[in-house]
Amino acid sequence: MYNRKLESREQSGPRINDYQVLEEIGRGSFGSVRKVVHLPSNKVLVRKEIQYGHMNSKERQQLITECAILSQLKHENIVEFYEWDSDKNVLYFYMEYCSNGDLSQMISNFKKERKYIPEKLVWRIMVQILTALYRCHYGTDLVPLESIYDKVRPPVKGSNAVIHRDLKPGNIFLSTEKVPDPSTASQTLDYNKAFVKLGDFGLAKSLGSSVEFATTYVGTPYYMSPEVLMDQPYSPLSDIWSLGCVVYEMCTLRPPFQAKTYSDLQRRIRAGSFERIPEYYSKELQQVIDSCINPDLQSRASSYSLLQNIQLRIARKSLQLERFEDTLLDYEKELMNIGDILERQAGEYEAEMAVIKNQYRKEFDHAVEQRVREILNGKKVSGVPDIMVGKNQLHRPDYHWRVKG
Ligand SMILES: Nc1ncnc2c1ncn2[C@@H]1O[C@H](COP(=O)(O)OP(=O)(O)OP(=O)(O)O)[C@@H](O)[C@H]1O
Repeated sequence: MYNRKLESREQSGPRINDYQVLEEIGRGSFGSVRKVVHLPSNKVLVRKEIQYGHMNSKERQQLITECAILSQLKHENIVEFYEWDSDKNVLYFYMEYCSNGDLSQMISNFKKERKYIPEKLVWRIMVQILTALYRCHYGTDLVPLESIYDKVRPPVKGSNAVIHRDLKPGNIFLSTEKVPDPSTASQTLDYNKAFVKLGDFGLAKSLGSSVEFATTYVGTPYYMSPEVLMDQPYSPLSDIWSLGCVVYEMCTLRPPFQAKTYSDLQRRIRAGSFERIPEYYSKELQQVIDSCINPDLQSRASSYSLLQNIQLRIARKSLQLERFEDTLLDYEKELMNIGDILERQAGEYEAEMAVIKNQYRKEFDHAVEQRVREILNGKKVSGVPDIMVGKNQLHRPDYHWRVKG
C-alpha cells in the first residue's frame, strides 16, 4: 500500500526515479496532468506538473507550505495528496488517480440524454462535497449521525481553515468505490451509487489570488464568488457560493451565470440574480441553492449551517448506512472465507487421520502376527509389544486456520 508521507526534499532526495511516467490525461491552467506508476508499490497515481520557474522564493515557500497542509488532509471525500517533488522549474504533485470521471462529465451525460439528474442524487453529491468542505473549513471531521434528527454540533473554529478556491464540476471526481480502482476505469458508472472526491484542494491559493487568478485561469470563472471577483479575500464562504453554483448546474445542466464577455459575467455574478431551477425539483433544494448563491456574505450559509438541513441529514445518514452495509458485506465475505478454509482443513485432517489409522492397523497386525509366530516357534515371550498396548500414541496433525490477505 502506498502511503509515503510528505518529507522535505533535503531529507529524502529526489523521488522522480520511483515513478514510471505514462500518458498525459489532461492539461490545466498550470501544467499537464499525467498518469504515473509508483514503482515500489505498483500503484497508479496522477502526477500534476506546475511550472514555478517564474515564482520568487517567498511564493515558492508558500507553495511548499501549502503542500505540507494538503498532505495532512486525509478525508474519504478528498483526493489524496501523496507527495511532491521538484525539478529546476517544475513542481510535481503525486495524487490519487480518480479513474471514473468527474461531475462535469456526469452533467454532460444527463444533458445528452435530455434527462434531469434525480433529486436524490443531487442531495447525495452535495452532502459529500459539504462533508469535505466542513473538514477543510473547520479543520475537523463531522461526528457520524446517530439518527437523522441529530443536530450537527457547532464546530470549534480552528486557525487552519483550508479553502478550496476552485470548486467546479471538473474538480469533483466520482467513483463507485471507496478506493477508486484504475482497472474499472472504462466501465460506466452507476451514478446513483457515486462517491465524491474533491480534487485540487487549496492549491489555487498558492498559485494565484482572486482576480489575478481569474484572469490567468484557462476556463471561465463561472463559479467564482462576487467578493473574489471584486478582489476581496477568499473565505470559506467563497467555496459555499461555488457549491451553490455547482448544485444549480446539477439541476439545470448549466451554470447559473453565463455571459458572452468576461465583464458581463462579472456584472451578472455581482448582481447575483439567476433563474429558478426546474419545477421538477423541490422548493427546499431551491432554498438551499439560494442560501449559497447569496452575494451578501453576512447571510450566506456556511458548511455548518447547511449540514443542519434535514434533506442533507437524510442523505448523510443514508451514505453512512451504505458504508455500514459495505462493511457488513466485507465481514460476511471474510467469514465465508474462514468457513471454506475450515471445511477444507477438516477434510485434509480426516484424510490424514485415515492414513495414520491404516498405518497403525498394519503395524498392529504385523506385531500380532509376529508374536503368534514366535509363540508357535516355542519362543518364550514376555510382555506385550508397545504397539499393542497403545504406548505409541497416534500423532495428531496440527491445523490452524488462516485468513487469506
Ligand atoms: N486526481 C486526478 N485523477 C484523475 N484525473 C485528474 C486528476 N486531477 C486532474 N485530473 C484531470 O486532469 C485534467 C487537468 O486537470 P487540472 O486540475 O490540472 O486542470 P483543470 O481543473 O481542468 O483546469 P484548471 O487548472 O484551470 O483548474 C482534467 O481533465 C482533470 O479531470
